[in-house]
Amino acid sequence: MMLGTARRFGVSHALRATAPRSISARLATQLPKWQAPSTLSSLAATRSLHSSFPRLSAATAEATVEETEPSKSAMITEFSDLAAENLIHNKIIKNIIQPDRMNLKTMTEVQSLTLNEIVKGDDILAQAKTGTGKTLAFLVPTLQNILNDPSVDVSKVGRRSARTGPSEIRALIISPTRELAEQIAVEAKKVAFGTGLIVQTAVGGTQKRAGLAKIQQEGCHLLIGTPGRLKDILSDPWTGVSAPKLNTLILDEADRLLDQGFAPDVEEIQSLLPDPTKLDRQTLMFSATVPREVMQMVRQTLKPDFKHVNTVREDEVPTHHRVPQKLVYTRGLENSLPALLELAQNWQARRDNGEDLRPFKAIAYFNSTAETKISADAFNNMARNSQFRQSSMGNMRMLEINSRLTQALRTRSADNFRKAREGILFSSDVTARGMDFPDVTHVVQIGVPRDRETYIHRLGRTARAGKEGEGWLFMHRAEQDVYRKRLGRLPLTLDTALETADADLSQTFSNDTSVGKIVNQVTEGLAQCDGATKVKSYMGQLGTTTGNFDSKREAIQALNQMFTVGYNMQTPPELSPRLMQQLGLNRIDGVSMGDGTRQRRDGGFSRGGSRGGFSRGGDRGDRGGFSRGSDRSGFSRGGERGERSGFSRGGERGERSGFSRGGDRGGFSRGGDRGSFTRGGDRGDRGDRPSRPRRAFDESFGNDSFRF
Ligand SMILES: Nc1ncnc2c1ncn2[C@@H]1O[C@H](COP(=O)(O)OP(=O)(O)OP(=O)(O)O)[C@@H](O)[C@H]1O
Repeated sequence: MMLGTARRFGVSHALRATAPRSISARLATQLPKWQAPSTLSSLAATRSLHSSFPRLSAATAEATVEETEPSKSAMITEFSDLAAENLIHNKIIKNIIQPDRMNLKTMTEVQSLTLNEIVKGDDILAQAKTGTGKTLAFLVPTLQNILNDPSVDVSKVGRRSARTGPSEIRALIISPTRELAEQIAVEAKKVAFGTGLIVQTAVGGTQKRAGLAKIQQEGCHLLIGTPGRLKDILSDPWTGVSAPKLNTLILDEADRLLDQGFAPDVEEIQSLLPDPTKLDRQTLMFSATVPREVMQMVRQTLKPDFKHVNTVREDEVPTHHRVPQKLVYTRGLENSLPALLELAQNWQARRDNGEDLRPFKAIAYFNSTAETKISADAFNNMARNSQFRQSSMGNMRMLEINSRLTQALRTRSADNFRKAREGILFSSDVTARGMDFPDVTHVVQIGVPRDRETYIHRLGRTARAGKEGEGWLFMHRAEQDVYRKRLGRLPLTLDTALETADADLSQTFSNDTSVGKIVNQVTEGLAQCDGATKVKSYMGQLGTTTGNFDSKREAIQALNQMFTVGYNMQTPPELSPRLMQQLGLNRIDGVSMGDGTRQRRDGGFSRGGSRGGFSRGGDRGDRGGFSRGSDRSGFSRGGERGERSGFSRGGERGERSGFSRGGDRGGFSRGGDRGSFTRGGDRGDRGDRPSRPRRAFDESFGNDSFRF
């Protein structure tokens, strides 16, 4: 019997390995090379929190902090040594280390510090920086624990006569987003290859029946899913999928799953699992961020003696020191896209000049889905231009991902971006957590994100597994207050090198200057976007912008300017009286009240040739430039759509869905300054069964809140 088996399914504590108290010095020499030096010092602060609070305790005081006495596996840093220690099955180790398989050698800090504890069966809260291998940290010991379970018969696998049933689930992993659940499953299948263990997924947006049939036919030991779909299938007796033998529950991105958006679903899933007083259950929580607000929920969910493995020192910023983080002020909201293009072009130009840089591969994060879409559309339009194609930007893929795309399109975008050598992924917070896209060189956040955690997780899409990366935040000066409140202590430095960020875009630009070229390209790209997309983008940004800006008047002015100057439209959309009231815009200059009839009547309020869009750029005037874009967009179309899915509806429904946006703590806000409705931006798994008010709200404003 393997040591692990004895630990979890028998004499666990007698075999507990011990280690010298001063671990930092020893570990320092054995740390994986790719870990940042900062983690060396953080080891000294690795702690074990033994909460004295009983389960379901409402107490909020801090748990006692003790020096960690890492157990034997904490001393092991090479995966291959786990076999010698008889901790992990040979097949699993081979899958991890073989060059033709995962090809990994050295364990990361979080992997090495949690492995033995998990094999022993302890409850764990593990906090480690983004991209430091948390997925394998919970997968490897969890799969090992299933193998250790004497009641699991892997020899049944594949034999028709004695199939593993759908009720053989031993471990359940909950992920806040579909893409992340799928990604974890891919990793789990790699680790479990050849062991006989069966890994299945249950994620929203996919065909429920097909997924169920697969689980029923093939059986399942480890199920990975999103909250809504898991709740659906576990609560429906007709699915035949249950988990009466479940031993392990894992919450990946735990803080997200425990916040108000997801917590009810997660609680309900737990209520569908075996009673933990009758069947012992281990619960594992992993995340790069564990804000104080969720600690109470953590304590309520984990056993009182849970271990807190924290590789991020308390006085340390939980972002990687090797990621330069730059702050760029934009003159107007309309300057962000030119600044993004300039950033990409500058980088590619440096590569052309022989600098040893990886190809530009960026994720641009937006606070609203509609903005994601218009930006992706504009860049795709640009990328079709022959000049662009022949430039150093020519091979870039321009991809979009947000919850309003079908799951098939989302998956395709994610796959394409994974494979892309260079490109930009225009993303909502669907990809902000956990997604492991290789070789992302830049993360660009447009507008101050809704909270610090979101900033950290988005930034964490770059500089993963020891690689380099850069973080950029483009923000309007009027967001300064909210920036200070949410991100004030993060190490961003001001960067003024991007000329287009500060250019006055109401001017006409000649293509003779580099700024002019960039601005004209973006203008051309936007000109080809249809009017409905522009209105939706305006509406989608209303909530966050009025919430983020120091004053609502400034926010409306900035949005109107973006609409007229950036999108070359004539008059900003009308807002319904109710929406105005909800946003606190009643006495604000520049807001036009109405029901959208003007948009419908005018059949599109493009400013047409007045500013000239790309015809102004000169090289494409022959195509009719802007006017063509405008005609095509048929603002009548925009008007209709606006009416159907835009603001008027938003105005009606917003109030029902926590759109007390104007206030600081509207709706699902978690904290003082976080009240924006984009709060649930990476909310997963609602797509298949949305609650009506939330969905209506979301559709109205083009946000990813509460969707997936
Ligand atoms: N021991 C290791 N050595 C080298 N690379 C590793 C190791 N473990 C994991 N990785 C790789 O590091 C990358 C990041 O891992 P993972 O996605 O698990 O990070 P994470 O800590 O979960 O990040 P996030 O907080 O963003 O979810 C992956 O590409 C993974 O394959």
